Amino acid sequence: MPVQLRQLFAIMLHTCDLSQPMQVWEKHKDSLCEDFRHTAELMDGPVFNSDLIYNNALIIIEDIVLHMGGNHLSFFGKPGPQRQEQNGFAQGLFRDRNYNVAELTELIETNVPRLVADQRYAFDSIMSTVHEGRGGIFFLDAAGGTGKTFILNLLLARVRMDNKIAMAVASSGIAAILLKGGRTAHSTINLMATDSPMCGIKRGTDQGNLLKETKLIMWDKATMSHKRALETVD
Ligand SMILES: Nc1ncnc2c1ncn2[C@@H]1O[C@H](COP(=O)(O)OP(=O)(O)OP(=O)(O)O)[C@@H](O)[C@H]1O
Repeated sequence: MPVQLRQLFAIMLHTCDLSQPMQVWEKHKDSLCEDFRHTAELMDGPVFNSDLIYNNALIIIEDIVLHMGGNHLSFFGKPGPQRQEQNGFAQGLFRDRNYNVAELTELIETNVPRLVADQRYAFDSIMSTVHEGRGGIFFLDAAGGTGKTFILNLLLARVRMDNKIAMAVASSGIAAILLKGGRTAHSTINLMATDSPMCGIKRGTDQGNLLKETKLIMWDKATMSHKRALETVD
């Protein structure tokens, strides 16, 4: 529920032109951070740092707004969240693991049995490669409307259910919103000019470390991208 509340608040910030957005935050911040507080209580007991929790929630909310093409939170009349460069890797992990495992489990239990034979074959082949850490590249192609995005979202959910990182990217913003937690390939992988098979992510940086932690990169509508972009990821 807090995950959805944060998404709702971010959508309201971006689209509803709230007259006093930070009053909404102040009034509801505990509900918006309920899951973080629960985790902090488990880790640190009753004495935990509320400011850190609020800050982490604001970072996630700001990321959602930015992802939708909106402004930093400072635009809404409040000092933005503190982002510590050295903590970027942890923040990235925090965001990419910010999923409700119970919901993901339910999604998997409900929908995997519904897969038809070809879908099941694709799902099982990809998941066994991920589980065994064998590495590989799969190209999933089928006629329009036959359930490709359906499988992609189940694969993402199955990896995230184990608290592992599955990166969902798409060649266009519209395609990205059909994937759970999807972002554009261009911004996520920091692709450079099309004639160069290079990305702007450097070894040892937060983004680089995050990429190393990633178990699955899902790229929807990959064939819409330049071949150099695909070579970059390879
Ligand atoms: N095994 C399934 N059981 C139930 N519903 C399914 C199944 N496979 C696909 N669907 C449903 O069929 C519809 C079309 O699926 P989806 O959008 O995944 O197709 P697609 O191949 O990605 O389409 P496109 O090529 O247009 O992007 C969706 O509503 C999806 O939920």
